[in-house]
Amino acid sequence: MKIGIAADHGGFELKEKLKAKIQSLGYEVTDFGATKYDAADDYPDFTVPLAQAVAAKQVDKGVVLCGSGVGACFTANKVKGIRAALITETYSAHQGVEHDDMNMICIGGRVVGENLAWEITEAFLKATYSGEERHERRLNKVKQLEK
Ligand SMILES: O=C(CO)[C@H](O)[C@H](O)[C@H](O)COP(=O)(O)O
Repeated sequence: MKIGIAADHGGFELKEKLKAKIQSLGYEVTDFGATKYDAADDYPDFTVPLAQAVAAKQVDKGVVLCGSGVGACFTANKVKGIRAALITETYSAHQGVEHDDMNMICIGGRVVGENLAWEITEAFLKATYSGEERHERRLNKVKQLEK
């Protein structure tokens, strides 16, 4: 499975740690930046290319970080085909995929510690969409909004 990851300065340090852990599980990781810590960088510059790659299925899932995760989350959701959520615990990290086919998670690098961030990321990566009829029905109603 191919995973994309991105962060601004607010999530840069945690991105580097998560990237190494994701790679250690055998996933192929594409890093959409930032490539270095720069306190003047802007989260849309990294979030949008990652979200576009997820929407185009160039990568299977995306993990994006900023300081709170908020800006990255609403930015990602403006890209058609993205179902991103700000995640702070593991239940939503897997149920969001199993029920809602969530294809990106957003994490606050200034909010969530490294260990929890990794548990969240691992739960997200290992989860699969169930495709059950009630979830398909609901998702189709959401997808209508993109037309
Ligand atoms: O948290 C964020 C957006 O929701 C981002 O990390 C922002 O860039 C954050 O506002 C950064 O704040 P800073 O004072 O510019 O470091």
